[in-house]
Amino acid sequence: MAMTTPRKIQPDQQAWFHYRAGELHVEGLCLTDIAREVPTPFYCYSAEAMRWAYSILSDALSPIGVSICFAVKANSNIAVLRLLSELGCGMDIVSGGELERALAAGAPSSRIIFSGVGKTRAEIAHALETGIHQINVESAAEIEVIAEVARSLGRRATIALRVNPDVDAKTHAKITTATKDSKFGIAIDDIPELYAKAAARPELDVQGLAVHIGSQVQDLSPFRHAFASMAGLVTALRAKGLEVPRLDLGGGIGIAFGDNPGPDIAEYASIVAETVGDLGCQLTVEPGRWLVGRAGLLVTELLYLKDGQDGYVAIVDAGMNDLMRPALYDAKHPVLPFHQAKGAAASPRYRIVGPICESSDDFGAYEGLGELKAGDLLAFDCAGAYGASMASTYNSRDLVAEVLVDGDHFRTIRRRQNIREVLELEDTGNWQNGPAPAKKAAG
Ligand SMILES: Cc1ncc(COP(=O)(O)O)c(C=O)c1O
Ligand SMILES: N[C@@H](CCCC[NH3+])C(=O)O
Repeated sequence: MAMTTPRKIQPDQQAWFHYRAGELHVEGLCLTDIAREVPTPFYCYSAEAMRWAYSILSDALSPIGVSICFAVKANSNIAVLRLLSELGCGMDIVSGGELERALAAGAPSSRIIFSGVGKTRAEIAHALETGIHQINVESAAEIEVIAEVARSLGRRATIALRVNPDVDAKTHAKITTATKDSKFGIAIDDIPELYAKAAARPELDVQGLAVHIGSQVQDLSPFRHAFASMAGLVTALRAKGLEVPRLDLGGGIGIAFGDNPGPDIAEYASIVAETVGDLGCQLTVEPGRWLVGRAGLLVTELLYLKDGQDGYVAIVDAGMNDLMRPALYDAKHPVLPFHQAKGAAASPRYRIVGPICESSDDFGAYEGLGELKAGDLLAFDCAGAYGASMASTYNSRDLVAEVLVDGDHFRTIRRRQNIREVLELEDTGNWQNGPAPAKKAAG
């Protein structure tokens, strides 16, 4: 298993996660003090880290006229959405549930883009009634359904066609979304005919194209290839007399992770400017991880230590149900001990695992954490994106809580969902004598 020493906190992160007198702090608060009030495991976010990420991206992209829509799936907590919306982000959603969240956070519907391969008729209808900015369409069949729903509502649907440009994002296979075999988007060669057909339909207002090549993209060259293909396509469509006023470039910008320094945002902005900057299109990007990934820690307590094959096994109270990324994508989240490790180089090796009854509930092997003992607190870093939003109650565990720190204040922005609330959803009747009399479905 690959090894990581605890990552040195990046210079740009020192403002929010830092050690003061040897104790891990989030902005102005000592994390130990928060953990005294909030039982582990919980996610802890820094508002300032999100503001910092937004300002870096917006400073690079706004001079070239690119607007930013946050990919809600990365972190769908309403307080986080509200913070980003107030900074100026629109929202990129993939379900009716995310639409509800974006609206609850006060995001204007005119700044909401609806992506995703499997939108239902009900979701499409709700999005149209709400008056969202555009629906990114992922198949010829979906075009038909959107047109039907729009006609039945007496509305016109504003759409963009999501293109599959057949570009390998050079990231983990499970978060690669634009190679030929991917389920996402419409093959680039099929776009001209479909675009022309859709543009001729009275129920549809075809505004442009969208692309999203994958997530946690570190090497920027796939973006250059994909955006250059989009530029070629825009030119080809216009040559046929079709209008293409909007271009959505998707998300995917990676973050510094472990030893990887992460892509350079100035270079990303240059690629956008060089490839699609002269088309006269309204440009949008849909970052998720970039805006919130570094802003979150998953805080956990060490429950038990036991001897392992190569060092100790450290069993913590956070599991794969709280942070799925290691089990799903082999992701290795750096670990920050609450007390700064002294003489870290000589400290033992720990394989950190969760309590779930799955062998894949394993966060990886770590060195440099100092001497750990039961009761110690640890934080998995870079857990602000696709952490809480992908958490589940597997093994009938409580759904993880979330806390937001801003300066020297913190707030629980999602309390833990307990087992009683989960059990209330279930029919606890005795089925031995046949099903209970039918009740009206509650949805
Ligand atoms: C259509 C779309 N847009 C945006 C994103 C956000 O991606 P990321 O969090 O990597 O920026 C995703 C997720 O990969 C996506 O599927
Ligand atoms: N869930 C993935 C990112 C993919 C997002 C969906 N397109 C992750 O945690 O890395």
